[in-house]
Amino acid sequence: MTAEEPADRDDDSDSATELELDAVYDAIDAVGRPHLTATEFSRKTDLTPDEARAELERLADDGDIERQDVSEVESVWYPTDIAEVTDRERVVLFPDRREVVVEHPDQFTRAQLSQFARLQDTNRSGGYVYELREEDIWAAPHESLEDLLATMRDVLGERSPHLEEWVTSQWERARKFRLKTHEDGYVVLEADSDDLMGNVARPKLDDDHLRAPISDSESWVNEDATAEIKRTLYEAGYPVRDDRDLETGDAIEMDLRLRLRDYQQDWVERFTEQGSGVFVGPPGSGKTVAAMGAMAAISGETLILVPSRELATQWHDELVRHTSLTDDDIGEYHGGEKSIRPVTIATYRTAGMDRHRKLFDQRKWGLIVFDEVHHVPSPIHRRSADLQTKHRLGLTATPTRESDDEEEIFTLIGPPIGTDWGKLFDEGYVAEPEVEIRLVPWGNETEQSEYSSTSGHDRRQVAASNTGKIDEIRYALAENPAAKALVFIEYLDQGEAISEAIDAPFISGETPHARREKLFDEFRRGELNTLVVSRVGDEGIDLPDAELALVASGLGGSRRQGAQRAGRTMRPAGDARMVILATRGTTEEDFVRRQMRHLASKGIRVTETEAEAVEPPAKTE
Ligand SMILES: Nc1ncnc2c1ncn2[C@@H]1O[C@H](COP(=O)(O)OP(=O)(O)OP(=O)(O)O)[C@@H](O)[C@H]1O
Repeated sequence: MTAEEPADRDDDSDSATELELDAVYDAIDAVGRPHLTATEFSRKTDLTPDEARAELERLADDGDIERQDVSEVESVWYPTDIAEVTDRERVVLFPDRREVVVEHPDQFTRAQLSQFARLQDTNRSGGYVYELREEDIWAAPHESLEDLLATMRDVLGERSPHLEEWVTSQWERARKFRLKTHEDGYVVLEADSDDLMGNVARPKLDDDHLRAPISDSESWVNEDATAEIKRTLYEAGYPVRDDRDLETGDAIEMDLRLRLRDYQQDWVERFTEQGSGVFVGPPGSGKTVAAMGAMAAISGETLILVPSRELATQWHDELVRHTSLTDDDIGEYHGGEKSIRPVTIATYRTAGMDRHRKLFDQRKWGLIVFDEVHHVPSPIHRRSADLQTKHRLGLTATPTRESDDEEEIFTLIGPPIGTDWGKLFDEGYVAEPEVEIRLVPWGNETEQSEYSSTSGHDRRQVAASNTGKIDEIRYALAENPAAKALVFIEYLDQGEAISEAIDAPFISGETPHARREKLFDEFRRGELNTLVVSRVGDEGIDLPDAELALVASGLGGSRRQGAQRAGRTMRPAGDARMVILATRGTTEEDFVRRQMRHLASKGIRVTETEAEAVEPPAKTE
């Protein structure tokens, strides 16, 4: 009897191992990839992330599964049997163009590549095109150049001396200047050589930036000018490392009540590892929630900067809903209310004003969150980038790469942290919107001849304001009678005309704040089905249930706006559609197509149709 007991236990533990291995296979099936992370495993089982990790480690010790470290903090796991059979992925390097094209990349490869390259596009055959840019090497999270080169060789599978030479020079370039705190408490800029200080830094920076030389390679720095110094040297091709001893400030107790999704967990881990960064993801992809995860991970007093008062209130509500923070922990600081608490949400505008910013400077922030971070570079917002903090986190839905301010954002705040959009759509976290370009004929001949006889901006305005679009809007709304719809416009006259024609309220910059909030509230609650919105509706205001976005005009300006407007319909709420109206045969038509090509490259379906409301006028010979 007694001898049987241990034997039984052995049997049990063998079958337990088998059960767990089965669970790994099941989870792998569910994930749809040949490997998984511990977080994924925990999500597919009843285990907590820690239990899941321990379980995977045990199986790995037994040799049933294998582990590969993706970074210092992240690992992927795969059953030993699977290891040999799945390798459909192909990585091709173009060293001269500094490009890598990957067919069927798996998550591991993507995670590796994202450490030193940027996803630029997908090619026709579904391959991913990565590009290595200077700033990607500057921002690589590796401890040493050898580590970086090892990751590169590992993922590329081949060595290119030419590319490695370039990577080495960029790596070194990013280590020429650093900001540090002197033991007496003031800030010092230190150059790698006397020559760099004498011939690069000092000529480019003036007395406002550098107070006095300390040695040939060191200068005493004006603390309020650190952001400006970083920007100036970055523009000269020398990113500055920031090794200042910044105080984390008082600790806060904060727990997140939601479980982060895998990719959010990954963002937070990358952020805490780097100390700064910008979460880049489509609207609705959970950047705000991930930022709360980052706050919980840092657990220091936090300042959140937002572009508008509406957003401040939303942040406040979301923090109370999703974290253990209470109203007493959270202050708001803007035109309407002014209180500073351990977690404070302020508008960029107010925080940047001289008479207020001292208050923010006095407090030691462990973390500053810059929401809608593409706002930071404009002069008024820029000032907030100087605020002292140990950690900086930006949030943006703007994937555009060629905007002038992008580099600046990544210099002032930190390197981009993201997941490619296609993957977020594939996994169903963000509903993929359908974007349709509808070509609309002229409403009347007078407009058409006005278009022919004007030029420049006037010409663009005539095409944008084409009254033919009003019929088309009526038609589109009638097609989708139950859909909550937003009509976006650029010109006030046009907004008023459309608002009258479809009998829907019009919100513009001139609409008083209280009325704006009331209308958006009614829309949110479903009491109002349609709103006409000028640029003001573009950013910062959450319209979670818009199912149809009709862009009558105002896609212009930048790709950023295009992406943001598309984003308004990209809510996880479900079926979302964006219809962009363009006057047929005008420059608007080409313009809209160009704007949308960018979204198409992000994996969004873009189609083009002729307007259905009005038959195109018969061609006269
Ligand atoms: N881990 C999660 N678990 C459950 N729900 C989540 C999670 N992450 C995000 N959500 C939900 O998804 C929605 C969008 O999230 P969030 O507001 O964080 O996105 P966002 O990227 O910040 O959007 P925007 O760019 O518009 O500010 C919200 O309703 C949020 O509660």
